[in-house]
Amino acid sequence: MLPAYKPSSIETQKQRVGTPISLHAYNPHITTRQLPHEASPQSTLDIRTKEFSSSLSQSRFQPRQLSPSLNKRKIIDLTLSDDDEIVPIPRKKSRSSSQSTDLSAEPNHDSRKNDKVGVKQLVPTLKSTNLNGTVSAPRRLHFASKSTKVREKAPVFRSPYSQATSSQERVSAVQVPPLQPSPADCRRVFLENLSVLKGVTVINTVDDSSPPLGFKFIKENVIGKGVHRATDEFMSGCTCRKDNGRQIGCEYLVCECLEDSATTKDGKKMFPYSARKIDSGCLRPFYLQGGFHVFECNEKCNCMSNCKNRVVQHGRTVPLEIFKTTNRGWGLRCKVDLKTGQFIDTYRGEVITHEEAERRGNKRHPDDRENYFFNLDRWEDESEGYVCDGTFMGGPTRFINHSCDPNCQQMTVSYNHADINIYDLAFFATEPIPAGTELTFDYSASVDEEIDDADEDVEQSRVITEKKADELEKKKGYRPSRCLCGADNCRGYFFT
Ligand SMILES: C[S@@+](CC[C@H](N)C(=O)[O-])C[C@H]1O[C@@H](n2cnc3c(N)ncnc32)[C@H](O)[C@@H]1O
Repeated sequence: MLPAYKPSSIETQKQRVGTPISLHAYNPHITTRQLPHEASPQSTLDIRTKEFSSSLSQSRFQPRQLSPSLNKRKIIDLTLSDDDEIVPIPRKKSRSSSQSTDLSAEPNHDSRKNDKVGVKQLVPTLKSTNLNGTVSAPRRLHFASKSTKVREKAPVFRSPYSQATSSQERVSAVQVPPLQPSPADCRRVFLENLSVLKGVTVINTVDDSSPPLGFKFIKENVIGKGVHRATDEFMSGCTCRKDNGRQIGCEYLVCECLEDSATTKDGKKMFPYSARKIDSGCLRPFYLQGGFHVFECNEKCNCMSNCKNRVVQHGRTVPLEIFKTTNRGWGLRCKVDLKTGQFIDTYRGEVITHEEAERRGNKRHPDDRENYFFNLDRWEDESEGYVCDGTFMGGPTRFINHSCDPNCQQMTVSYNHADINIYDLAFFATEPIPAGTELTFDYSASVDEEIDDADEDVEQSRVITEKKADELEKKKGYRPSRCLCGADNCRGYFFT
């Protein structure tokens, strides 16, 4: 059944945006507060696809740390004599952690030489799994490189006698480490995946890890099973004059697209975007401060595509950079200065039903605290709206971290007014942001229920102490995440 268009007045607008769903809603088993990227700063990979792991085991990729003789000899004799002393093979030093890695740059000559075996075999396999949208496994699997935990757990042991050259003296290996792509392989695959987006780069000046490979970059939302879209016939547009020869556009007319938008105290409809030269296209403070839903003009409108009421639908125009933070995994920043109210980018993902979100939530690993679900419940109760899941498919905004003193805000924006439940989640700057500053928003802005549940003191101050987090964990079975935003007004914890 097609969804009926529901006219709504400002009174019916929920004063919240589609901020992240608390993961505990879908996974009541979460009890730990591990931050996966921080848990093992050395761990280089974060790969979530089963296909990837199984295709890796099929490939004959041999980790480089194995000796050439082990590479050649598929059968390893494990005989040890009583005199044999078992010692671990000394591990090669990993690259200096202070070394900067520009992930867009080609690897240097040496590393290319080293990666030869892995790259040739891995890239085609990854293309046919990760990059074709068949990413399916929500569990994060850790494939460690030579300097990581798994390697430590599964070392290759060698008898000191095996150093001798005689073939009678045996090479002894008790365990072969799991197969693993190198950081350079991951970088290459990640960049290939990222190349579908224009104007987004990635850089790591902290260590030599690459961003997770277990998701696909997409430009538009992917509509999931059971999600209904309004067809074209339900779409309507404004009748504003096409001829804006005298620079008269929707911003100066009573544009019908604003019919359901917020009104000022004296009942006026406010145009969402500034038409002034100085901050043209920036969201006006009325919307930004009020968190009101934005109704843009659309293709059914009589106005032109350069109408001042079309901003988010044109997509990202500023260059963004995914970068490694020192303590919160990956983050996002803009390479140019941003003005207050400037549109940055939309949150992209799969639009799924609540049943599907619940199913996915239940399948998650209990330790997995990363949450990429956003409720699309601006107009409906949580049970009726949809969910935007950026776990397996998404855009660069999935890397925006939480801050208790954020510089961005997420707004809800529609241009197909008939599709009231499917709208964009758009990020705007709430203050002038100098180029290179990390972009952040407040994850807890819409999870007041959880904060309320925590305690009355928390409700007032919104600060969660360690003790309160413990209480909340006991009472509710989930624990908020420890916040590392570093803001003076940091609340201590945030909800994911
Ligand atoms: C939507 S992801 C943001 C991108 C993430 N940093 C990454 O590398 O993919 C949310 C996760 O980032 C981390 N994170 C974000 N903000 C944080 C903060 N203020 N303090 C600690 N961890 C944070 C947490 O692990 C959280 O679950």
